[in-house]
Amino acid sequence: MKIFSAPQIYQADKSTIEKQQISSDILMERAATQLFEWIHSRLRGTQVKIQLFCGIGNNGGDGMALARLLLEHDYSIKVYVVNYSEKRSEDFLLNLERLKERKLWPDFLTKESELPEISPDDIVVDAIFGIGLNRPPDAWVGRLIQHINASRAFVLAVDIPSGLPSNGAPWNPSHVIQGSYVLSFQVPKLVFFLPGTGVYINQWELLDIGLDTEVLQKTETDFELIGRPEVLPMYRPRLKFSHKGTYGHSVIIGGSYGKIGAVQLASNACLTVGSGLVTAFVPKCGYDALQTAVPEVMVLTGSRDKSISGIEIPFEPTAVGIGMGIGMDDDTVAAFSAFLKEMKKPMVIDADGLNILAKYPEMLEDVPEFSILTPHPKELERLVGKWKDDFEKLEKTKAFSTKHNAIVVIKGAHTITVYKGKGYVNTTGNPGMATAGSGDVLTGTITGLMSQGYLPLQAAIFGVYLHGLAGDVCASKNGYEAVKASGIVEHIGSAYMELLRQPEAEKSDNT
Ligand SMILES: NC(=O)C1=CN([C@@H]2O[C@H](COP(=O)(O)OP(=O)(O)OC[C@H]3O[C@@H](n4cnc5c(N)ncnc54)[C@H](O)[C@@H]3O)[C@@H](O)[C@H]2O)[C@@H](O)CC1
Ligand SMILES: [K+]
Repeated sequence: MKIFSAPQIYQADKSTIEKQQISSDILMERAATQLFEWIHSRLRGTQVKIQLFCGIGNNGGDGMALARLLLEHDYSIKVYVVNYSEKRSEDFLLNLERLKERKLWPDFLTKESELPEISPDDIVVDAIFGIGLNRPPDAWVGRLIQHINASRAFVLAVDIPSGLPSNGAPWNPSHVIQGSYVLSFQVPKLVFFLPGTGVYINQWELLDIGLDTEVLQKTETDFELIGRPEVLPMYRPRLKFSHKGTYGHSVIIGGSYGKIGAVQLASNACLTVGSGLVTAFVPKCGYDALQTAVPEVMVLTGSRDKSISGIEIPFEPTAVGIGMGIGMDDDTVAAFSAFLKEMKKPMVIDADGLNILAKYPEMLEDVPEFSILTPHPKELERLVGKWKDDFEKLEKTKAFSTKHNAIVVIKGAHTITVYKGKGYVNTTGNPGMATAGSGDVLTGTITGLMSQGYLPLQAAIFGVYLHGLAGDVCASKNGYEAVKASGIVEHIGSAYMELLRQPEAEKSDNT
């Protein structure tokens, strides 16, 4: 699903109005009707007090129109206009009039007004600012937002939580509606998925306001949300007349004394995701452990006991994953550098492999094109430099990806795979996966997909999704705390099955 920027949303609104030959208030009425139906289907007339805080733009207009629909269905409502500017939008004014025609006069809140009483049992509708917010809210509006947050009432935010800009970090973190349930129109907003801004949101849901489908399809966006519908077409089915050679021979290179487990996790994941053959290359100290832990994996060792000082693979690997637990000894760095020069195929580089690249940036020249780098935030910072917020981080990563023609997987709650100017935002995964070794599993997963013929960008996007789904299945059985990296590997098979499962509705249609 595409993630539109605010200007793209305004453009889609405009084109829809032209193509469907409707007036803009019809679009607002659709938005309000969707909001109303969402609320009405849950409350079914329950007399809970609903307090609506409406700004003076179109977000406020949505709130006004919603208030009218709630009033017509006899809900107990209280409407406030948060009068932060005299520049009221036409559709706001229209809906204010419609409300007055029904004998409801909202309270106008200004700098001088007392803060209204809000009980924890009330429902608050936040329609103060939408995607039009482009400067810090006035201090008194900020205080009102803080007051709403402190009320502990259930807050429904219209389109986007007020105080949160759609294209950057908030100016004042306490002047943002927090923990709300966001009902967003038509398309998700990027801020919902970034660590610095996603924290303001409890849950979000999309409401379809009938924007023109052709415009939605044709608009090229910088970000895409990756869910099951996006991932399913990438799946490469296993062929009946195939053999292990069909699915490639992966090589996982890494490990040092005390960190052999990283290679074990990566090679096990690589095998489990479907690589035909897997060979691990480790220092000698890892030999017995690996042969015992994963009998299906073949093991090659270097000449040293505790670290890698030279990498020799006596065959042409189909795919390579390198870096987990490898350390940064001078000899290891030299071996890594020589291997980069030798390899011409894209590979997956993780952990200390990334730290070596950050320390010796000249080595980036030798990284094969289309290689996949899988940094966590600290590793990314070492590669691209510090950033002031998530948006700058993404810009820097895009520039890095373009310069080196590499795919960068920024790991996090919503892992984002960046290739050149585009970011793919993952939707699977859970906080249980913030645990030792889960990155090693991801590296093995992506390597194993590449060995089966997935192109690098697809392998990264599909692998991140599948890895997150395996973590979700694991958490559903064990709870978040007990998710371990080895548990994620164990659930890769269930994740495939979950991905390929025919939805119930389709099944019953066909029978
Ligand atoms: N046709 C459309 O564009 C539709 C828009 N809809 C709603 O319209 C919203 C966008 O509406 P608007 O563009 O009117 O903008 P908002 O309602 O988000 O903001 C109101 C206006 O206040 C001004 N402003 C921005 N920051 C301010 C600040 N800190 N202090 C004071 N004034 C400030 C801006 O000029 C902005 O246009 C969406 O989020 C959505 O809720 C929906 O009705 C669906 C259709
Ligand atoms: K809002």
